[in-house]
Amino acid sequence: MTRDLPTHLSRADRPAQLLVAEDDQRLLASLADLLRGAGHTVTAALGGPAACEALDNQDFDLALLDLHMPEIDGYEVMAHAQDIQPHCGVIVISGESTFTSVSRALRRGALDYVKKPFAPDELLETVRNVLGQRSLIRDHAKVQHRLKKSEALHRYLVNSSPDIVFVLDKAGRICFINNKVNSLLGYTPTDLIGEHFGRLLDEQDITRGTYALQDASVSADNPRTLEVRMKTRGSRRANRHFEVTAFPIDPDTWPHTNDPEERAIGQRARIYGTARDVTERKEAEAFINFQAYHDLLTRLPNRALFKDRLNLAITQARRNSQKLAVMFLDLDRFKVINDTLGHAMGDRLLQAVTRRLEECLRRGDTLSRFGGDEFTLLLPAIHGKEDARQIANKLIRALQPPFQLGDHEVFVGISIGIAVFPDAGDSLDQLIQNADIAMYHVKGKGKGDYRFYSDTMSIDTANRLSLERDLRLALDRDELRVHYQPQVCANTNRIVGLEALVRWQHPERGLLYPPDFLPLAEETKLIDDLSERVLAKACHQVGQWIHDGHDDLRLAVNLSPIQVEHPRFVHTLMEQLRTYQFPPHNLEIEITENVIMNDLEQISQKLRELADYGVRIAIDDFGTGYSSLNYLHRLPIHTLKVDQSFIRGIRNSEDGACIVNAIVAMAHGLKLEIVAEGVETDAQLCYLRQLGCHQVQGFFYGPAQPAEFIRRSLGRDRLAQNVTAV
Ligand SMILES: Nc1nc2c(ncn2[C@@H]2O[C@@H]3COP(=O)(O)O[C@H]4[C@@H](O)[C@H](n5cnc6c(=O)[nH]c(N)nc65)O[C@@H]4COP(=O)(O)O[C@H]3[C@H]2O)c(=O)[nH]1
Repeated sequence: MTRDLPTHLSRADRPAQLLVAEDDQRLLASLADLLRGAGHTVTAALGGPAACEALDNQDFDLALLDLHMPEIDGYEVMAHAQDIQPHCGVIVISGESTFTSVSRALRRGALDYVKKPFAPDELLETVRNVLGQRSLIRDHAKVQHRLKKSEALHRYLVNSSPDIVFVLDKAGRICFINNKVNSLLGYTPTDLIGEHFGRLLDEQDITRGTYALQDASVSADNPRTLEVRMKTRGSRRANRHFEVTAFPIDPDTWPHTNDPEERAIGQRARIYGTARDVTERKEAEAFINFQAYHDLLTRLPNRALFKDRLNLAITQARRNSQKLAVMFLDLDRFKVINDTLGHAMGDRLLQAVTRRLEECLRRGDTLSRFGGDEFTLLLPAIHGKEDARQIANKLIRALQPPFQLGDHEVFVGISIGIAVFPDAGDSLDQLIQNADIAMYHVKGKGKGDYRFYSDTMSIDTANRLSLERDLRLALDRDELRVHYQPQVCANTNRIVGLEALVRWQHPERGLLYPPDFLPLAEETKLIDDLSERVLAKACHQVGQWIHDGHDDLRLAVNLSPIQVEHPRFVHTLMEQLRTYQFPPHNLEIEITENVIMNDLEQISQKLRELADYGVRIAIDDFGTGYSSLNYLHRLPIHTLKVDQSFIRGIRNSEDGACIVNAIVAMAHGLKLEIVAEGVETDAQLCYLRQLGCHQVQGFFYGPAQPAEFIRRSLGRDRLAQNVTAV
């Protein structure tokens, strides 16, 4: 069995271990003495068997063997020594000096040969030479061993490095690349050796990447660090991101090597580099970035990104003297759908709405989710209002078809406020705020429409805030008043109905009218409270007059779209009537066409319920909203209120009068009652009378007045013309 080399390698600086084998007892003793005298440690073996035994048990640096020994001769011992201790050198000593025996011994591995009789000095000299030679061989083996270990270690380190390690030549071709390129990009190193580094780069990074890694641009003072995308083999996986660091190589310092291939690399090598895979970090950064600037549900830009883009667009529009439009979009009825069908459905609806809206836009437009069911839209570089108007119409139309949410078919409309730069504001905040104000004016008027911002809509922000605070207080302090405008039968001049119109007795600003505070009440959701108070006061007041004998007196109340859309609208209204013991058939609710058209299904069901209780339904501002006359005979409608603008038309133009003719004729055909609003002149009254429109309301008979005033008027049997007293 061969003994291990390492023990042998560790024999530095100790006396050499010698084995002397000789079958002549005397000669053996004198040889041993001679060698010991020279400082060696000697084991004397008398004959071949003893020598083999010694070799089995002990390590030797050198064996001096007599060739001719009985039983086991020197050749056999030498063979055994080579078997078991190949590092142990052998010198043969023999009386034979023929060429054959010398060459045989040397061929079998003997390092030298000493002929008997020998001179002691000659023997010691030979031993010294052989030991010196052995020591050199040992040292060399040691160095080789260390080199091998170190090479293996470095190869292991390079190949198991988490980074791609590469060496490029002057022209940017790959001279070396480690195995990591396989697990990260799918190439084997042999695929790439000799290829230009640019082959690995993503098309978008080739110019930048190759420029940065050009031989001349990388120096010891200027190592390169850059981020590039690299292609994966085939197109199965997405390209990955790497942080590349490159250093120059001085070919003179390339390690000396006997391997011609490695030497050739050393001569060509100019750049050494590592490429660290930073894909995950990049993806995380991209996600965080996306999250910071987008709404995750709809994947639209969020408020921050919208503002950023708007800022840029304003700068550009200012520089090029162009216009731009900001739209504030608010979904109608979203809250009701969300509350009724749940948030998951609400989310799906928002996503579906987003898709439809996006289909209406150009590439440069920015649609963003501003929060909840609010969106903002930036239309940069428009020619004028007409462009914005077209888009607004397109958006409204896009949302008209129903949305299918699971088993539910839902309708959702949109109210749009538009602010055009620079007329409606020349700063980001102004434009957004004014578009918002314009949007609330749409909401106040029945939704599902668009409006451009105009200065008359604006109540400056501070003013708005204080007004909002005051409005909350007004509810607590009972500052709301209800005035009543008579609805008069033009034939008899008798009051047949009273329209309740809210007023606000503001402690400092005096008497405020609905346009001054109703949009704000809608915006701040105070409208529910406000309407409840108005209805309560009106039911209480008019209820008393009814009980006092005006049995047929009709109370007309305006309802805000928000109220009507509330799922418990019918229940709440009927509760109130019961509380004030107000007869339902004396109540007429006024709603606009837009409210109906926004959600025909839902609203018609509610109106039918109310009609079943006896409540009357009037369409306010008839003719000014969506005119899908279809709904008229499908819904339990009792009264059409002809809008004031048409009544004014009687005086101004024939067209206006024509519309009134048509409305009145249609109402007669459908057996609906008709009330003309805004009658101010005798001429208008005469015209309406002649048409057969007998119920009128307007300044001709007087504006809305406080209850006390109306009570006195009711007291008279017939109302004198023009009750605009006091
Ligand atoms: N130029 C002119 N105007 C006339 C004439 N006759 C009446 N008016 C005015 O026209 C409006 C008629 O009410 P509306 O169309 O329902 O329009 C109402 C209604 O939509 C809303 N509103 C009023 N009170 C309430 C309320 O209690 N609740 C709700 N939700 N809305 C209300 O505010 C709107 C405005 O109300 P008001 O400012 O009181 O204005 C009233 C009334 O004062 C006339 O001969 N000439």
